[in-house]
Amino acid sequence: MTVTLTDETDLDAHSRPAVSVSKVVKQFGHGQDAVVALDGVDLTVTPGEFVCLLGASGCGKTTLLNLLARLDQPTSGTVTINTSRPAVMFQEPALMPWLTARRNVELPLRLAGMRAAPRRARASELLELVRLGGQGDKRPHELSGGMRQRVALARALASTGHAPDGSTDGVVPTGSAGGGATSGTPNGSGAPGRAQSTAVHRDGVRGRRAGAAPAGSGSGPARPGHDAGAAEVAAHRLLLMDEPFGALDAITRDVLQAELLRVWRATGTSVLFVTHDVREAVRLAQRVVLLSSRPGRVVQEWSSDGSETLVEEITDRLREVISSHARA
Ligand SMILES: Nc1ncnc2c1ncn2[C@@H]1O[C@H](COP(=O)(O)OP(=O)(O)OP(=O)(O)O)[C@@H](O)[C@H]1O
Repeated sequence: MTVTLTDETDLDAHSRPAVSVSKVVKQFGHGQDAVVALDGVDLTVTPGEFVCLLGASGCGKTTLLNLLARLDQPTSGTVTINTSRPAVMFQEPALMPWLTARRNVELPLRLAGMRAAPRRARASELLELVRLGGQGDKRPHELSGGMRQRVALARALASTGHAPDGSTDGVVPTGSAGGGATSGTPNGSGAPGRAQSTAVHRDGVRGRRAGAAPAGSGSGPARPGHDAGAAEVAAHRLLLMDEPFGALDAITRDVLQAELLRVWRATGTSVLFVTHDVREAVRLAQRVVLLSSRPGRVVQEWSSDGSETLVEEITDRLREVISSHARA
């Protein structure tokens, strides 16, 4: 298995996708016990784009996110990230219980080697951004579930500060950040490679391609309205979210969805958000990508206009995908 830096570092980061997944296959195990979780997935996320990945349970959403986060490697195909090291947010906030909210947010900055004064200033800024400015000295057990997820969001944003060109968002580069490509076999040495599959069928995006729209323009539920300076840095950032609001009650979830959109608009970070919930996907995303039931591959994608009609259309398609899998 090889991990190589992208050879496109001389190109303008804005002209390249934040994420590019090409013909990715992921197989767990071998022989009779083999599970093919992903089979020929192609996906791109443009800088600053908000994409929701939707699919039935077990279709490989988390597997794909893990590949993007470099927690695992593809069996074959290529995963290219042209951003700083992606930040990952899960259903559980996974905060350090002995640290205050502020210290939790500071942690990735400390690990990146940032000095104390700018680290504290950055943590304060991020806590303000998630509306927890007055709660920085509290420990996780003193916060509600929704507040803990906000701390996790601030911490995730703190850990996306590296830019691939070596510039920083107040963070001292450690040399480990990075844009790069992870390739599966044939170059790799991991699980035996299945033949690379090109069996990706897309019915096509309805309307304009959401990711192609300039920030702050177009229709849809939300568009980033960040300033040019913020956009310059944020174009290098990537946030991977795996059902981050799945464990919250409906009201808190609703509030946090709005908060996430506000933070996304303010920072212009590229977001890939995994959910089971069609309504959540349509509300949040510029583009909704539907994966087939296992093995996962992209079956259809929609440019989101945030409408109830679209929720119904995607729900119908999801039902079709699930029932055709059940019949197979
Ligand atoms: N480490 C592993 N070893 C073996 N099989 C695995 C492993 N990780 C995932 N799988 C299998 O790969 C398939 C895809 O799993 P994954 O967790 O990516 O699905 P998912 O779409 O995120 O599911 P859910 O929506 O229920 O969280 C499942 O059949 C799962 O059992």
